[in-house]
Amino acid sequence: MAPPASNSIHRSGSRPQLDLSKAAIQGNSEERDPTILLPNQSDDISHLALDIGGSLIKLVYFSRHEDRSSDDKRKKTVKERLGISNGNRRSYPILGGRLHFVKFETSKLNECLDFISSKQLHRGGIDSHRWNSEAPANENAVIKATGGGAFKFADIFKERLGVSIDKEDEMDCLVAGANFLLKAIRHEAFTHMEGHKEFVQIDPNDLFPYLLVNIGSGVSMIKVDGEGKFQRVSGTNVGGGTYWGLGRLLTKCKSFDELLELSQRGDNRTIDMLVGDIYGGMDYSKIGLSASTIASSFGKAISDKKELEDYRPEDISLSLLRMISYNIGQISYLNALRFGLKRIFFGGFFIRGHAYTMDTISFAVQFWSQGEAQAMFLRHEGFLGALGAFMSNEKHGLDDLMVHQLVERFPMGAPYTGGKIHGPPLGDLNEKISWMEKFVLKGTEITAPVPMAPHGTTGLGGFEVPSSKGCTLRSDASALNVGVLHLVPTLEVFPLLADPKMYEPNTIDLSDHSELEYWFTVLSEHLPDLVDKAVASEGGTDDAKRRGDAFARAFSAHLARLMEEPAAYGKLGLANLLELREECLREFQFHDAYRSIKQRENEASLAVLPDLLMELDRMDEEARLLTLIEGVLAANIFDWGSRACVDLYHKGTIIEIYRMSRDKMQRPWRVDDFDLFKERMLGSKGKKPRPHKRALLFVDNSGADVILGMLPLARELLRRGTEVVLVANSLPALNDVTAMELPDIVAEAAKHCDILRRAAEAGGLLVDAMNNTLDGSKENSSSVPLMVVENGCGSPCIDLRQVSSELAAAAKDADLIILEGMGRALHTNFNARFKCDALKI
Ligand SMILES: CC(C)(COP(=O)(O)O)[C@@H](O)C(=O)NCCC(=O)O
Ligand SMILES: [Mn+2]
Repeated sequence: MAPPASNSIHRSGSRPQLDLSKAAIQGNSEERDPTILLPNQSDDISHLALDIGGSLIKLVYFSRHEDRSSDDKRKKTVKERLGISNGNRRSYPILGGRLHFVKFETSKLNECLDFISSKQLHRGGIDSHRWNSEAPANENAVIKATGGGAFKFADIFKERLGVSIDKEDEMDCLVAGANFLLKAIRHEAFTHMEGHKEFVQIDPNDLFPYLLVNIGSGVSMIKVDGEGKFQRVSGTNVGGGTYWGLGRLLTKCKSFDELLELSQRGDNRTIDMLVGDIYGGMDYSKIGLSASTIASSFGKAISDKKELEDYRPEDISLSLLRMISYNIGQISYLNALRFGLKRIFFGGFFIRGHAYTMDTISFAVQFWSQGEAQAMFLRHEGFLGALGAFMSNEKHGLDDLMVHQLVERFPMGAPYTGGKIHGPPLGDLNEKISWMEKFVLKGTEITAPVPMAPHGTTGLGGFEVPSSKGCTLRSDASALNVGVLHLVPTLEVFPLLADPKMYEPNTIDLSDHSELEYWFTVLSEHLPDLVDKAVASEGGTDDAKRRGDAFARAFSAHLARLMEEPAAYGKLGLANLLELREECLREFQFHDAYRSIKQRENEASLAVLPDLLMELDRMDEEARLLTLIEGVLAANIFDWGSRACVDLYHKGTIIEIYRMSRDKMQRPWRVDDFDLFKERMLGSKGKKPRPHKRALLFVDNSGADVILGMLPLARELLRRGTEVVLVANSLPALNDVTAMELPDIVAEAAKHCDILRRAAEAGGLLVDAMNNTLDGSKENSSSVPLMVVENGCGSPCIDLRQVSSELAAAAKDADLIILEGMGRALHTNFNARFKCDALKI
């Protein structure tokens, strides 16, 4: 199931390889992602790189995935069945890990050194902070670094950390970083016009050529033609350093961010000379200039008899910002024109996710090119150089990764500590919770939004004053747009998607503010109950309560942030929002909030299963098929994510509610293709159709849903000679059943049903769960197999662009897909098209 080569990122032929000789698994080889010891691998695998610029130090570092030990023996059997060899895992889990992005002010180099030291990032070697924390620093440890500071501060790094700096060319790094981001991160680039941010889908095969404008202290303009193929075609000395330097002299601001924040409340018309000032308040429409167009930046300062003190610092800051941003936009456009380039990507920490800066640059490009060229910005704007320096060490194989192997997550620790660090980094969960608790006092700060008010243009090349909401720009705005990048080499694109390029998992458009508001309310209202469940799942201890509070605070902060700026974490879909909640629970070590509810409902449902199966067996084929589908719909009502459903649970026992719901089903349903399905299954006019070879059943909730709904449907398919693969979550999400839990459930169900028993046996599911009652050898079985695979995610929804390699392998021979539940079949995938038959229930 190799992903299409077209998406692949160039791999250098001379790429050094890891020395795998004498590699040994540490601990239990049955573990999910066992740690691999590489005794012969030298300790120089860089997992830290720096870009030390004039004003900021940008740091990119890699940490290995934590061990997620499990005794999931199901995987071994399923792998054999589906023909997944271990070779398929390639270098995983060596490569699997996380990329973190952090920045410091260059003037606070000591803080950066403390951070590196406390996280032991300088010791070199994979996973050094776990194996090696007591070991002395490697004498020959080397850190990749770029930027002027790599030369300037090399001695300090040697002195303080005992490491040498391996200097990488700055332009090489910028280009490598930009290429990587544009190819590997789905929603990296966006346009920003008049306060409106829109993500641009870049086709990795149609990326070049483009103009990269990196606005640091100075500005570089680089024409990029390919991987490692570029030319610095221009630049300007009027850049971020100019804004900060002049701004500091003129306003006495203490930091760049303070200066930027001042501009929010500024009015440049008091300093800039506008066309209207020259033309008596009129537009100069003949040449397309409106009265509000700046004719001369700071032009009013010459004719007035005012001194510096007579100008408001806010106005000075805005005037400077506009002058510099326009100038950069204009020179960029001229260079794009010079080389016939249509796309200009702007990066560098001058931008800092600042809406007005981006609008001004976009406006300049749009105005001068008359809409021919497009200004785009990058979410990781400031980290291009550091990322490129990281990539220059090819040993980690990062340049090989593809879009679907990267998952960006936004843990609380990352945006806030990563954005602005004072003091040591957060070491453990306890420190993180304490840190969260501090925000009880500073609650407004954690939710304070970045002003994104739209700015109006006059339509004639003018540009109104930014309309600030009056609140302050958070100083860590840009850092909040950058999460932690999880590298998961085992993820694959689901091979049965009809058109992966056109696939959009999200059905609902959350850029519609009323939709976002609806979901914000649903999630906020559900929060107290979820916290109760989560705390109870951890024994209701004081520690669990403290974690529960921290989780609620963290998730509320995410919600507030996203309400203010829905695109803050990239393009926002409902799937991301629901997954964010689960990730946030896991961050505070709530691994399965619904554990006891799931167990209780499983037991109750298994108790009534035999009667239900008998009832179904008494029906003729046609009635049974309809009852089975109605049964899936009825059983899916046991959904702890929906208040209306939870309210229903007080109205009777599981089987009563199931029967009541099933009896209420009145066809035609709102979307009703049952007749088509029936014809495909049973045939028409006496013609018996060929059964499907293999069905993938994407199951949803525990309890009644899977046991009374999906298992009877699976049994029907098995009876017809169709292999069945139950596809379940890799990690818990609400009351969803996981792939780990399914074998035991199936084993219990199989005690009451020969069809399930034989199929589970044939699929290797009963080897562990029932080894007392059955011999478990597949050779003894004459049945088609029932198998279980994990889907690769831990969310109520599923994005089929990123699924487990197990599922991708199972899909190879599948010709029927059944997606069940609101999350998987409605909120996501409702519009998904597949290469084979598909049923969405
Ligand atoms: C979170 C869920 C998607 C889970 O549903 P499922 O996939 O289990 O059917 C669903 O519970 C949901 O959409 N809940 C909130 C919507 C509502 O209460 O209307
Ligand atoms: Mn569910």
